[in-house]
Amino acid sequence: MSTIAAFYGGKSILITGATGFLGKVLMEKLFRTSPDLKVIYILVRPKAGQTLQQRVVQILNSKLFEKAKEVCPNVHEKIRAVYADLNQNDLAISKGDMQELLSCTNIVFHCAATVRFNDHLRHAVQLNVTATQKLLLMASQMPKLEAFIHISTAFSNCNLKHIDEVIYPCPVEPKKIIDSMEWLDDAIIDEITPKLIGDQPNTYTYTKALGEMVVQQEGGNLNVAIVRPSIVGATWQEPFPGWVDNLNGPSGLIIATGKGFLRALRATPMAVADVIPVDIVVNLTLAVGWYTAVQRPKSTLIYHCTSGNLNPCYWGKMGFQVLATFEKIPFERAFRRPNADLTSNTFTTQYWNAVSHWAPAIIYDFYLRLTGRKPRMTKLMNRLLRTVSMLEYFINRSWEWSTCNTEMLMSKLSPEDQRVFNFDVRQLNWLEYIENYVLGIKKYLLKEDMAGIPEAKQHLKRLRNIHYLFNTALFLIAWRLLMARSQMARNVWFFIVSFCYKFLSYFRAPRTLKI
Ligand SMILES: CCCCCCCCCCCCCCCCCCCCCCCCCCCCCC(=O)SCCNC(=O)CCNC(=O)[C@H](O)C(C)(C)COP(=O)(O)OP(=O)(O)OC[C@H]1O[C@@H](n2cnc3c(N)ncnc32)[C@H](O)[C@@H]1OP(=O)(O)O
Ligand SMILES: NC(=O)C1=CN([C@@H]2O[C@H](COP(=O)(O)OP(=O)(O)OC[C@H]3O[C@@H](n4cnc5c(N)ncnc54)[C@H](OP(=O)(O)O)[C@@H]3O)[C@@H](O)[C@H]2O)C=CC1
Repeated sequence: MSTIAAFYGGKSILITGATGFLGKVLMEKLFRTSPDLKVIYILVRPKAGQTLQQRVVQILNSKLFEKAKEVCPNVHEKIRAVYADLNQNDLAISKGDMQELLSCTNIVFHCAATVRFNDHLRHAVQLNVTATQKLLLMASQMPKLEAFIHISTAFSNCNLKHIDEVIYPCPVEPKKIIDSMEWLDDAIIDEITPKLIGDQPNTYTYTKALGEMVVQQEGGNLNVAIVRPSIVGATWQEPFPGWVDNLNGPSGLIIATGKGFLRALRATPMAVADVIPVDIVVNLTLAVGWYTAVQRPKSTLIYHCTSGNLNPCYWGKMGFQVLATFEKIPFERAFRRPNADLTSNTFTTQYWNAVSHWAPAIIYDFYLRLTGRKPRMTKLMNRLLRTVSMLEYFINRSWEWSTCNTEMLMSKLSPEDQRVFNFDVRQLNWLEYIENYVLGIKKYLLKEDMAGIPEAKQHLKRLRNIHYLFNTALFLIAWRLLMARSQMARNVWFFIVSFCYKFLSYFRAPRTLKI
């Protein structure tokens, strides 16, 4: 029997961000490995016209939870959705709910965050810093609390090249930032944002760093630990390979490439692609929860959940494998054939943007206009290139993360726990993982049927023929124009034609002689 799984038995667990990518996989694993847990409280807000209950039902009815429901048939009863909005000052939790949470909770997993790079600083501070502070305050009033696990990001200090499992101080105290957000208006915040974030690339990484400082300063008497995952990708093994349900990290760009919209990317092929499967992050998080509660380390331990130093994959290799997978498993109704170049400087990026992105988009929109339809491709391209520019920072650099605490924790696990809560990234085969990732995007994100693969391949063949036809026509038109204007071009043309004629005659002559 797994010690970690047994530890969660009979426990009341509070999860924030349970409706997110990581939160769902965390809940699933808990139900599957510790079906005798007492209750999972999840802080949820209504969204997109759905009530809390409707959101929970939708999550539990998804394919992700099929195995968990076999092991724990009464998951509906063990999950308790609590109305909360972490953007509100009091988190919008009712008094009754608050009392229950305070008196019953044993473990907190704080996953909720805004992960948008371009979020307004006020909103990012509210969610990634202030809400963390409020949750720590709540946690300090929980008499049964055994551990508080905060999910941060390995990129919270991405202004450094080598990152240790420590909390680095921020130039401005989080408390000052929180206070100033209350009285500064949006325009002033916009103006000072670049100065505040300094050498951080965006408000996300900046506020996640502030969030860690808050944990350090205000989690003093609690049993706290921080998990820092790098770029979280689709599941590796559990509950099944390739599960993914949002566009974050590489997923959105893999779709854009597979559908033929993204044909060039400013990326460094030899930069480390520090992707980490979501099930590895979840296994480490649950092991950290157990270790923090049982061993009660004297200080706040930080655990890096990264792949680069133990089993590195590079963006060039990843891109290559993604493209190779599209040969076998193409996406349906592609705009162009998937094929992309990694470019390394601004000039070539501008060139490929003009030739491979804007020109086809403008031509296609022209065609849509001609056929009486609404043009949409240039708008889509604009959005895609804006997204790509936001992600470029992360695909043109490498970082080194030390993983001493994570390795120490692995050594403390029994062989059974190492199997059930496997977070050893050295065992991951990247080629297989990337293939399953692309397949997972097709099935679970794009919801495309595998039966459509022959038709998708046929469509790509048609696109290839159109591409050849288009290039030949373009060449002939350009040549014709050139011939009309230049004696030199005419001379070259006649030379080539007469050369070809002689070449053919040479081969025809012996055959004629034989006859
Ligand atoms: C040796 C040589 C070999 C050569 C080999 C040659 C082969 C070459 C082949 C190359 C091909 C390559 C194939 C692809 C390979 C993969 C490459 C992947 C690179 C991936 C880089 C990922 C880097 C991530 C780094 C993360 C580091 C930090 C870790 C974290 O903690 S972050 C958590 C994750 N966060 C994110 O991923 C970002 C979240 N999103 C945002 O920040 C924003 O949404 C935004 C992307 C900035 C866009 O914001 P906007 O305000 O402009 O708009 P909005 O949010 O409303 O969305 C607009 C529409 O865009 C869609 N969308 C949202 N997110 C993404 C996304 N990540 N990708 C794509 N599209 C996205 C969104 O859905 C909206 O669409 P709509 O609903 O239709 O309007
Ligand atoms: N994805 C990645 O690549 C990485 C993620 N991380 C960290 O992992 C954690 C989880 O990320 P991930 O699951 O990918 O993110 P998601 O965007 O998928 O999920 C975010 C979660 O936070 C919740 N949330 C956001 N705003 C509020 C609010 N105002 N009130 C209540 N809940 C709210 C969301 O709820 P709702 O569904 O209602 O929007 C959702 O459940 C984050 O802390 C992130 O920083 C770290 C490294 C990489």
